[in-house]
Amino acid sequence: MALTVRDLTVHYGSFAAVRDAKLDIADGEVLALLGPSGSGKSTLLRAITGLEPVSSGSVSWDGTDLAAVPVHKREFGLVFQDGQLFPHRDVAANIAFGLRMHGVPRERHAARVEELLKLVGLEGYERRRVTELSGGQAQRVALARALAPEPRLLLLDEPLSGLDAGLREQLAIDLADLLRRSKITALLVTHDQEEAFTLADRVAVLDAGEIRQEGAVRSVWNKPVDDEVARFLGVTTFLDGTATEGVVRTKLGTVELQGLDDGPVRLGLRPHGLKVSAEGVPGEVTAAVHRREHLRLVVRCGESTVDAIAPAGADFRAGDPVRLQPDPDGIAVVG
Ligand SMILES: Nc1ncnc2c1ncn2[C@@H]1O[C@H](COP(=O)(O)OP(=O)(O)OP(=O)(O)O)[C@@H](O)[C@H]1O
Repeated sequence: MALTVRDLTVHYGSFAAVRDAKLDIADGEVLALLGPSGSGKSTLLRAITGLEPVSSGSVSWDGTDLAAVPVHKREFGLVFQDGQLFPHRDVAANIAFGLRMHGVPRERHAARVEELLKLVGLEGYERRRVTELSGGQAQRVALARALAPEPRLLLLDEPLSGLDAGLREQLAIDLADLLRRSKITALLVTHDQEEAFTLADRVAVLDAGEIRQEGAVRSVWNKPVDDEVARFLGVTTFLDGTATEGVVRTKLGTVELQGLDDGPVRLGLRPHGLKVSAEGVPGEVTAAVHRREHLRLVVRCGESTVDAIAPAGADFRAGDPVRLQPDPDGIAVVG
Protein backbone atom coordinates (compact mmCIF):
# COMPACT_ATOMS: atom_id res chain seq x y z
CA MET A 1 0.00 0.00 0.00
CA ALA A 2 1.40 3.42 -0.90
CA LEU A 3 -0.38 5.60 1.66
CA THR A 4 -1.72 4.19 4.91
CA VAL A 5 -3.61 6.28 7.44
CA ARG A 6 -4.53 4.65 10.73
CA ASP A 7 -6.68 5.89 13.63
CA LEU A 8 -5.90 9.47 12.71
CA THR A 9 -7.44 12.06 15.01
CA VAL A 10 -6.97 15.82 14.67
CA HIS A 11 -8.14 18.32 17.29
CA TYR A 12 -8.63 22.05 17.13
CA GLY A 13 -8.54 22.77 20.86
CA SER A 14 -10.98 20.28 22.38
CA PHE A 15 -12.92 19.82 19.11
CA ALA A 16 -12.08 16.68 17.12
CA ALA A 17 -12.31 17.76 13.46
CA VAL A 18 -11.20 14.26 12.31
CA ARG A 19 -11.75 11.11 14.36
CA ASP A 20 -10.06 7.71 13.98
CA ALA A 21 -9.69 8.00 10.21
CA LYS A 22 -8.49 4.94 8.34
CA LEU A 23 -7.50 5.20 4.68
CA ASP A 24 -5.42 3.28 2.18
CA ILE A 25 -4.32 4.41 -1.24
CA ALA A 26 -2.62 1.89 -3.51
CA ASP A 27 0.05 2.84 -6.02
CA GLY A 28 -1.51 4.59 -9.04
CA GLU A 29 -4.91 4.86 -7.40
CA VAL A 30 -7.04 7.99 -7.03
CA LEU A 31 -9.07 8.25 -3.83
CA ALA A 32 -11.68 10.97 -3.34
CA LEU A 33 -12.54 12.25 0.12
CA LEU A 34 -16.12 13.32 -0.30
CA GLY A 35 -18.15 15.12 2.33
CA PRO A 36 -20.26 18.16 3.10
CA SER A 37 -18.76 21.48 4.10
CA GLY A 38 -17.14 21.31 7.53
CA SER A 39 -16.93 17.50 7.58
CA GLY A 40 -13.15 17.59 8.07
CA LYS A 41 -11.90 16.86 4.54
CA SER A 42 -9.30 19.62 4.38
CA THR A 43 -8.18 18.89 7.93
CA LEU A 44 -7.55 15.26 7.04
CA LEU A 45 -5.70 16.23 3.86
CA ARG A 46 -3.57 18.76 5.73
CA ALA A 47 -2.78 16.20 8.41
CA ILE A 48 -1.61 13.76 5.74
CA THR A 49 0.67 16.40 4.22
CA GLY A 50 2.10 17.21 7.64
CA LEU A 51 0.69 20.76 7.63
CA GLU A 52 -1.66 20.01 10.52
CA PRO A 53 -0.37 18.38 13.74
CA VAL A 54 -2.14 15.13 14.56
CA SER A 55 -3.45 14.27 18.03
CA SER A 56 -3.07 10.53 17.55
CA GLY A 57 -2.75 7.90 14.85
CA SER A 58 -0.31 7.50 12.00
CA VAL A 59 0.37 8.38 8.36
CA SER A 60 2.75 6.01 6.56
CA TRP A 61 4.19 5.67 3.09
CA ASP A 62 5.13 2.18 1.94
CA GLY A 63 5.06 1.11 5.58
CA THR A 64 7.33 3.92 6.85
CA ASP A 65 5.79 6.21 9.46
CA LEU A 66 5.97 9.85 8.33
CA ALA A 67 5.57 11.43 11.79
CA ALA A 68 9.18 12.62 11.82
CA VAL A 69 9.25 13.61 8.12
CA PRO A 70 8.66 17.35 7.57
CA VAL A 71 6.17 18.58 4.93
CA HIS A 72 8.77 19.39 2.24
CA LYS A 73 10.45 16.00 2.58
CA ARG A 74 7.29 13.91 2.15
CA GLU A 75 7.51 14.16 -1.66
CA PHE A 76 3.86 15.10 -1.91
CA GLY A 77 2.49 17.59 -4.46
CA LEU A 78 -0.28 19.97 -3.44
CA VAL A 79 -2.96 21.80 -5.40
CA PHE A 80 -5.47 24.04 -3.63
CA GLN A 81 -8.75 25.62 -4.69
CA ASP A 82 -7.13 28.83 -5.91
CA GLY A 83 -3.85 27.64 -7.36
CA GLN A 84 -1.82 30.11 -5.28
CA LEU A 85 0.53 30.94 -8.12
CA PHE A 86 3.21 33.58 -7.71
CA PRO A 87 1.65 36.62 -9.41
CA HIS A 88 4.91 38.34 -10.31
CA ARG A 89 6.39 35.38 -12.17
CA ASP A 90 5.45 33.98 -15.55
CA VAL A 91 4.01 30.52 -16.13
CA ALA A 92 7.40 28.86 -16.70
CA ALA A 93 8.89 30.35 -13.54
CA ASN A 94 5.90 29.21 -11.51
CA ILE A 95 6.28 25.65 -12.74
CA ALA A 96 10.06 25.66 -12.39
CA PHE A 97 9.73 26.76 -8.77
CA GLY A 98 8.93 23.18 -7.77
CA LEU A 99 11.94 21.95 -9.71
CA ARG A 100 14.32 24.39 -8.03
CA MET A 101 13.03 23.38 -4.62
CA HIS A 102 13.86 19.78 -5.43
CA GLY A 103 17.33 20.47 -6.73
CA VAL A 104 16.67 19.67 -10.39
CA PRO A 105 19.60 21.25 -12.36
CA ARG A 106 18.63 24.49 -14.07
CA GLU A 107 19.49 23.25 -17.58
CA ARG A 108 16.80 20.61 -17.29
CA HIS A 109 14.05 23.07 -16.31
CA ALA A 110 13.00 24.28 -19.75
CA ALA A 111 12.44 20.80 -21.15
CA ARG A 112 10.51 19.68 -18.08
CA VAL A 113 8.34 22.85 -18.11
CA GLU A 114 7.56 22.26 -21.78
CA GLU A 115 6.64 18.65 -21.10
CA LEU A 116 4.36 19.62 -18.19
CA LEU A 117 2.61 22.36 -20.14
CA LYS A 118 1.89 19.82 -22.84
CA LEU A 119 0.55 17.41 -20.22
CA VAL A 120 -1.93 20.00 -18.88
CA GLY A 121 -2.93 21.24 -22.33
CA LEU A 122 -1.15 24.63 -22.23
CA GLU A 123 1.61 24.22 -24.80
CA GLY A 124 3.45 27.45 -25.56
CA TYR A 125 2.26 29.29 -22.43
CA GLU A 126 5.74 29.58 -20.88
CA ARG A 127 6.05 33.35 -21.04
CA ARG A 128 2.46 34.22 -20.12
CA ARG A 129 1.94 36.27 -17.01
CA VAL A 130 -0.11 34.31 -14.51
CA THR A 131 -2.32 37.35 -13.86
CA GLU A 132 -3.50 37.07 -17.47
CA LEU A 133 -4.67 33.47 -17.19
CA SER A 134 -8.29 32.38 -16.88
CA GLY A 135 -9.29 30.49 -13.72
CA GLY A 136 -9.13 27.17 -15.53
CA GLN A 137 -5.72 27.92 -17.03
CA ALA A 138 -4.37 29.00 -13.65
CA GLN A 139 -5.48 25.69 -12.12
CA ARG A 140 -3.74 23.81 -14.94
CA VAL A 141 -0.53 25.71 -14.19
CA ALA A 142 -0.92 24.96 -10.46
CA LEU A 143 -1.30 21.30 -11.37
CA ALA A 144 1.80 21.40 -13.58
CA ARG A 145 3.75 23.07 -10.77
CA ALA A 146 2.68 20.39 -8.29
CA LEU A 147 3.58 17.60 -10.72
CA ALA A 148 6.94 19.08 -11.73
CA PRO A 149 9.08 17.31 -9.10
CA GLU A 150 7.25 13.99 -9.77
CA PRO A 151 5.63 13.71 -6.34
CA ARG A 152 4.81 10.22 -5.11
CA LEU A 153 1.39 11.46 -3.99
CA LEU A 154 -0.65 14.31 -5.45
CA LEU A 155 -3.06 15.97 -3.01
CA LEU A 156 -5.83 18.04 -4.52
CA ASP A 157 -8.01 20.16 -2.22
CA GLU A 158 -11.16 21.23 -4.08
CA PRO A 159 -9.04 21.96 -7.17
CA LEU A 160 -12.00 22.83 -9.37
CA SER A 161 -14.48 24.48 -7.05
CA GLY A 162 -13.40 28.03 -7.89
CA LEU A 163 -14.40 27.53 -11.53
CA ASP A 164 -17.79 27.91 -13.17
CA ALA A 165 -19.88 24.80 -13.85
CA GLY A 166 -19.12 24.14 -17.54
CA LEU A 167 -15.41 24.65 -17.15
CA ARG A 168 -15.36 22.53 -14.00
CA GLU A 169 -16.91 19.61 -15.85
CA GLN A 170 -14.41 19.86 -18.71
CA LEU A 171 -11.42 20.22 -16.41
CA ALA A 172 -12.60 17.25 -14.33
CA ILE A 173 -12.64 15.10 -17.47
CA ASP A 174 -9.18 16.34 -18.54
CA LEU A 175 -7.79 15.83 -15.06
CA ALA A 176 -9.22 12.29 -14.83
CA ASP A 177 -7.55 11.50 -18.13
CA LEU A 178 -4.23 12.96 -17.01
CA LEU A 179 -4.25 11.10 -13.68
CA ARG A 180 -4.95 7.77 -15.40
CA ARG A 181 -2.51 8.27 -18.27
CA SER A 182 0.32 9.25 -15.97
CA LYS A 183 -0.66 6.63 -13.33
CA ILE A 184 -0.56 9.27 -10.63
CA THR A 185 -1.36 8.29 -7.04
CA ALA A 186 -3.70 10.97 -5.74
CA LEU A 187 -5.98 12.06 -2.94
CA LEU A 188 -8.74 14.43 -3.97
CA VAL A 189 -10.86 16.43 -1.56
CA THR A 190 -14.24 17.51 -2.85
CA HIS A 191 -17.83 18.17 -1.76
CA ASP A 192 -19.02 17.49 -5.31
CA GLN A 193 -20.15 13.91 -5.92
CA GLU A 194 -19.90 14.17 -9.67
CA GLU A 195 -16.34 15.38 -9.43
CA ALA A 196 -15.47 12.53 -7.05
CA PHE A 197 -17.05 9.94 -9.31
CA THR A 198 -15.43 11.35 -12.46
CA LEU A 199 -11.95 11.47 -10.99
CA ALA A 200 -11.59 8.71 -8.44
CA ASP A 201 -11.25 4.94 -8.39
CA ARG A 202 -12.37 4.81 -4.80
CA VAL A 203 -14.24 7.18 -2.57
CA ALA A 204 -14.35 7.75 1.19
CA VAL A 205 -17.43 9.56 2.48
CA LEU A 206 -16.66 11.81 5.44
CA ASP A 207 -19.24 13.30 7.76
CA ALA A 208 -18.71 15.14 11.05
CA GLY A 209 -15.06 14.08 11.14
CA GLU A 210 -15.72 10.38 10.58
CA ILE A 211 -15.29 8.22 7.52
CA ARG A 212 -18.74 6.73 7.12
CA GLN A 213 -18.12 4.57 4.08
CA GLU A 214 -15.19 3.74 1.87
CA GLY A 215 -15.01 1.64 -1.27
CA ALA A 216 -14.94 1.44 -5.04
CA VAL A 217 -16.80 4.32 -6.65
CA ARG A 218 -19.55 2.13 -8.13
CA SER A 219 -20.21 0.15 -4.99
CA VAL A 220 -20.52 3.24 -2.78
CA TRP A 221 -22.83 4.86 -5.33
CA ASN A 222 -25.01 1.78 -5.69
CA LYS A 223 -24.96 0.67 -2.06
CA PRO A 224 -24.70 3.52 0.47
CA VAL A 225 -24.45 2.19 4.04
CA ASP A 226 -27.30 4.22 5.51
CA ASP A 227 -29.89 6.91 4.81
CA GLU A 228 -27.55 9.75 5.71
CA VAL A 229 -24.80 8.69 3.31
CA ALA A 230 -27.46 7.93 0.69
CA ARG A 231 -28.90 11.43 1.04
CA PHE A 232 -25.47 12.94 0.66
CA LEU A 233 -25.07 10.88 -2.54
CA GLY A 234 -28.18 12.37 -4.10
CA VAL A 235 -30.93 10.03 -2.88
CA THR A 236 -34.11 11.99 -2.22
CA THR A 237 -36.77 9.27 -1.80
CA PHE A 238 -36.61 6.10 0.31
CA LEU A 239 -38.78 3.16 -0.49
CA ASP A 240 -39.10 -0.13 1.36
CA GLY A 241 -39.85 -3.21 -0.67
CA THR A 242 -39.44 -6.94 -0.89
CA ALA A 243 -37.00 -8.68 -3.21
CA THR A 244 -37.81 -12.00 -4.84
CA GLU A 245 -35.43 -13.46 -7.41
CA GLY A 246 -34.04 -10.09 -8.50
CA VAL A 247 -37.38 -8.26 -8.59
CA VAL A 248 -38.23 -5.74 -5.87
CA ARG A 249 -41.90 -5.03 -5.25
CA THR A 250 -42.70 -1.61 -3.79
CA LYS A 251 -45.79 0.54 -3.52
CA LEU A 252 -44.46 2.55 -6.49
CA GLY A 253 -44.14 -0.46 -8.76
CA THR A 254 -41.65 -3.25 -9.36
CA VAL A 255 -38.01 -2.84 -10.26
CA GLU A 256 -35.40 -5.35 -11.37
CA LEU A 257 -32.12 -5.15 -9.43
CA GLN A 258 -29.33 -7.69 -9.69
CA GLY A 259 -27.42 -9.28 -6.83
CA LEU A 260 -30.03 -8.97 -4.10
CA ASP A 261 -30.93 -11.58 -1.52
CA ASP A 262 -34.62 -12.38 -1.25
CA GLY A 263 -36.39 -10.52 1.55
CA PRO A 264 -36.94 -6.95 2.72
CA VAL A 265 -34.88 -4.27 1.00
CA ARG A 266 -34.62 -0.50 1.35
CA LEU A 267 -34.27 1.39 -1.89
CA GLY A 268 -32.86 4.89 -2.24
CA LEU A 269 -34.17 6.74 -5.25
CA ARG A 270 -32.40 9.61 -6.92
CA PRO A 271 -34.72 11.89 -8.90
CA HIS A 272 -34.08 9.94 -12.11
CA GLY A 273 -35.04 6.73 -10.29
CA LEU A 274 -38.66 7.58 -11.09
CA LYS A 275 -39.62 8.52 -14.62
CA VAL A 276 -42.84 9.81 -16.10
CA SER A 277 -44.27 7.13 -18.33
CA ALA A 278 -47.48 6.10 -20.10
CA GLU A 279 -48.07 3.40 -17.53
CA GLY A 280 -47.20 3.11 -13.86
CA VAL A 281 -48.26 4.45 -10.49
CA PRO A 282 -50.58 7.49 -10.75
CA GLY A 283 -49.71 10.75 -9.02
CA GLU A 284 -50.20 14.50 -9.18
CA VAL A 285 -47.47 17.03 -9.94
CA THR A 286 -46.95 19.49 -7.09
CA ALA A 287 -43.92 21.31 -8.55
CA ALA A 288 -41.90 21.33 -11.78
CA VAL A 289 -38.47 22.85 -12.43
CA HIS A 290 -36.71 22.95 -15.80
CA ARG A 291 -33.15 21.64 -15.69
CA ARG A 292 -30.60 21.44 -18.47
CA GLU A 293 -31.18 17.75 -19.27
CA HIS A 294 -34.68 17.08 -17.97
CA LEU A 295 -37.76 18.42 -16.25
CA ARG A 296 -37.57 17.76 -12.53
CA LEU A 297 -40.87 17.06 -10.81
CA VAL A 298 -42.19 16.71 -7.30
CA VAL A 299 -45.13 14.32 -7.41
CA ARG A 300 -47.69 13.35 -4.82
CA CYS A 301 -48.41 9.62 -5.00
CA GLY A 302 -51.03 8.69 -2.40
CA GLU A 303 -49.40 9.28 0.99
CA SER A 304 -45.89 9.88 -0.40
CA THR A 305 -44.25 12.85 -2.03
CA VAL A 306 -41.49 11.78 -4.41
CA ASP A 307 -39.01 13.32 -6.85
CA ALA A 308 -39.20 12.25 -10.48
CA ILE A 309 -38.11 13.40 -13.90
CA ALA A 310 -39.69 13.87 -17.32
CA PRO A 311 -37.93 14.57 -20.65
CA ALA A 312 -36.58 18.10 -21.05
CA GLY A 313 -39.22 19.03 -23.63
CA ALA A 314 -42.18 17.93 -21.49
CA ASP A 315 -44.55 20.52 -20.08
CA PHE A 316 -46.02 19.52 -16.75
CA ARG A 317 -47.34 21.92 -14.17
CA ALA A 318 -48.63 21.71 -10.62
CA GLY A 319 -51.95 19.86 -10.61
CA ASP A 320 -51.26 17.74 -13.72
CA PRO A 321 -51.81 13.99 -13.42
CA VAL A 322 -48.79 11.77 -14.26
CA ARG A 323 -47.81 8.14 -14.08
CA LEU A 324 -44.42 7.11 -12.74
CA GLN A 325 -42.27 4.09 -13.34
CA PRO A 326 -39.08 3.18 -11.44
CA ASP A 327 -35.79 3.12 -13.38
CA PRO A 328 -33.05 0.89 -11.90
CA ASP A 329 -30.41 3.33 -13.15
CA GLY A 330 -31.41 5.88 -10.51
CA ILE A 331 -31.93 3.45 -7.66
CA ALA A 332 -29.50 2.48 -4.91
CA VAL A 333 -29.83 -0.25 -2.31
CA VAL A 334 -29.41 1.25 1.15
CA GLY A 335 -27.81 -0.55 4.10
N1 LIG B 1 -7.88 26.28 12.24
C1 LIG B 1 -9.04 25.85 12.78
N2 LIG B 1 -9.36 26.11 14.06
C2 LIG B 1 -10.50 25.67 14.59
N3 LIG B 1 -11.43 24.95 13.95
C3 LIG B 1 -11.18 24.66 12.65
C4 LIG B 1 -9.97 25.10 12.00
N4 LIG B 1 -9.99 24.65 10.71
C5 LIG B 1 -11.16 23.99 10.58
N5 LIG B 1 -11.87 23.98 11.72
C6 LIG B 1 -13.17 23.31 11.96
O1 LIG B 1 -12.99 21.92 11.74
C7 LIG B 1 -14.08 21.37 11.02
C8 LIG B 1 -13.60 20.72 9.75
O2 LIG B 1 -13.09 21.73 8.89
P1 LIG B 1 -12.50 21.40 7.45
O3 LIG B 1 -12.02 22.67 6.85
O4 LIG B 1 -11.54 20.28 7.58
O5 LIG B 1 -13.79 20.86 6.72
P2 LIG B 1 -14.05 20.62 5.16
O6 LIG B 1 -14.84 19.37 5.08
O7 LIG B 1 -12.78 20.70 4.42
O8 LIG B 1 -14.98 21.84 4.83
P3 LIG B 1 -15.08 22.74 3.47
O9 LIG B 1 -15.57 21.83 2.41
O10 LIG B 1 -16.08 23.79 3.86
O11 LIG B 1 -13.70 23.27 3.24
C9 LIG B 1 -15.07 22.51 10.82
O12 LIG B 1 -16.05 22.43 11.83
C10 LIG B 1 -14.21 23.75 10.97
O13 LIG B 1 -14.98 24.81 11.46
